[in-house]
Amino acid sequence: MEKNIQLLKVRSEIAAGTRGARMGVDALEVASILKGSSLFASLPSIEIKDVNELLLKQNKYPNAKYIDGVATMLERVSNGVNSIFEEGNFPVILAGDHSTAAGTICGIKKQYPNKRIGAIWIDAHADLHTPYTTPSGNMHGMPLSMVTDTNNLECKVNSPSEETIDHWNHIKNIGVEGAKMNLEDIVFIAVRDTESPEDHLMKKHGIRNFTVAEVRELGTRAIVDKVLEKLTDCDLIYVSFDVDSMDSAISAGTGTPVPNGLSVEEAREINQYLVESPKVCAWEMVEVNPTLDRLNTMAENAFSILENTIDHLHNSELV
Ligand SMILES: NC(=[NH2+])NCCC[C@H](N)C(=O)O
Repeated sequence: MEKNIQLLKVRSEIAAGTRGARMGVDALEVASILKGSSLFASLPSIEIKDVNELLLKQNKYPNAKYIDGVATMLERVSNGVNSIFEEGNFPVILAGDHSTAAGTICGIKKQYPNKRIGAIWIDAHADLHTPYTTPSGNMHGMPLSMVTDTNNLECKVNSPSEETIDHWNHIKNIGVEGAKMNLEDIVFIAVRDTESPEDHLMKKHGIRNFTVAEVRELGTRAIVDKVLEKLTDCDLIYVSFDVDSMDSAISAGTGTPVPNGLSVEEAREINQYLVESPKVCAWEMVEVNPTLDRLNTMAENAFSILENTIDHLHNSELV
């Protein structure tokens, strides 16, 4: 049966440390137009209203910047994803900073409260910080803690304000109350820039990271088989593709680029093989930032991956 894909466009950038990720969706659309593709015209889409105007004001929460706005965005994204499921469609989310991926997971859990959800996080970063451990205060480094009800107090280095903690606790109850998934049901691909509080959680919960070296040694097909094998006990799988999983030499067009990443071809194949799994229930691409780029290179590469992923989603079976 064919999947009815619906796009969710999220132009939020309040949780990134650099400005410009709000334009990622537009940069992808520009890449599409220049390529002569009809992808954006052919798929129905919903736009989530952003709160980027908060950036014009002073941030009040040093350990969780603009956390009040992040909570608003997560509610909106959760409801948006949920409404796509309600219509019987498959959500493909195009977002700015990676924090809103927590909202996606909240929306999945709201729709499927009794299903066990796994997440495949293709990223240079583990995004497992909390207001208690973050080195930057940037909340795009925290989505996986938001959805797993993690504080990681064992590694506490910051003392967030009471108001920050109130917002943090509120965020953890969006969609449904408490954890949407287990830390054990996360699998990383290409993570290579972590801090020690994140390493601690990965070790404690046995979170597997398939490194770029392993991708090269075993090949993309074998890696995808191993990733899916790790999540055999999960009923549904969400794939989150941060473009900074790709090598920083490919383009400067993302907020936190890291060397020694995936090639465009490797990223394309990994996403293609992943979405062929019938358990995959949502796919997301984040962190394209054309203001840091030259000649829209990142968006052009990212668009080629988006196009290919959507082609293969159309061909895969529904659960
Ligand atoms: N989604 C991202 N680009 N995350 C980058 C996080 C970087 C760093 N670990 C931090 O917390 O500040």
